[in-house]
Amino acid sequence: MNVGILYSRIRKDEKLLLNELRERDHEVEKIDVRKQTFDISEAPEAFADLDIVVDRCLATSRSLYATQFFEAYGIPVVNSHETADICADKVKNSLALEQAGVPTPATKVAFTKETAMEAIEDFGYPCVLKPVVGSWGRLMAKIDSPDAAEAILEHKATLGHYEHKVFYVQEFVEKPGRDIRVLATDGEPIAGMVRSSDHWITNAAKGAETDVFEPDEDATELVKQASDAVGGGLLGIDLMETEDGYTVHEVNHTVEFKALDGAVDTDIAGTVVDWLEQKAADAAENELEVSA
Ligand SMILES: Nc1ncnc2c1ncn2[C@@H]1O[C@H](COP(=O)(O)OP(=O)(O)OP(=O)(O)O)[C@@H](O)[C@H]1O
Repeated sequence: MNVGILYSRIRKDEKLLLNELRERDHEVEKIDVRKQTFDISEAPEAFADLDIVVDRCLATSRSLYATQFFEAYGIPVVNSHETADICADKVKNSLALEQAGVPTPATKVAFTKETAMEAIEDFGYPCVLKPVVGSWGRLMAKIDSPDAAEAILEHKATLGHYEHKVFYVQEFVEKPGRDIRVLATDGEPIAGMVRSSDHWITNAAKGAETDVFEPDEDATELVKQASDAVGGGLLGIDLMETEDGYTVHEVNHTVEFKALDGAVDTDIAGTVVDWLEQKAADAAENELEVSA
């Protein structure tokens, strides 16, 4: 197959994918979004022979637009624009999980300092304030007191980018010093890891220790439901353990898997490429049916 890799920087994750694709003799077109223009009426000639495109853009805005263009050109793209759109925004992510009946932390959204303060007081202390767009645990705040809440809200309202004027407030989940990341393709777990840290933010980007996590029946079922809730794709589903079972706090698109690759024995790139081959074959079959 002929695979387009949409990127702005080749990280270890993309290298793993590229190596696997080339080892299987697939043709790979590396598409640097920074060097590309996208015409609203027709696809650039360079895209003509692509069977499938994998979106690995680092910047969310590029991901969101580029996936839309490929869909408009009729070229299959993973993840889909719908999935990227939901996963890129914590509000949409939480709404999708809640609507699908997936257990997810209680969350409120407010648009002013005053109403955000009301939401915080409703949850009580501690609670969590997160930017609606962002990853790697950046700019997240655990709020321990009304004074801290007031200071953070003031800073965000005064100094923040407009995205920080949407206040995303969440209950603090008393997890056992760790959270869980499961990598899955269309809800099928490939591998999982627990990420442990003394810090309340336990994701790997903050330097947490990682260990293998074998999804049990409950986790496997929730991963499937959470994936379906956002439209499926190659996803990183994040769960926390609570006294009442798992809660899914987020589903990530353009997911990084290098930390996972080091933590488990599974051939991650191989499994992802198996899935891509299947996706490309399904898309080709659909196209044949439509043109028949
Ligand atoms: N409501 C919460 N209660 C307790 N801990 C939380 C809560 N939300 C997040 N955390 C902790 O903070 C970490 C980062 O949270 P979250 O995934 O929402 O942020 P992120 O910036 O999107 O990170 P990533 O890029 O890894 O997905 C989680 O892995 C978890 O350890």
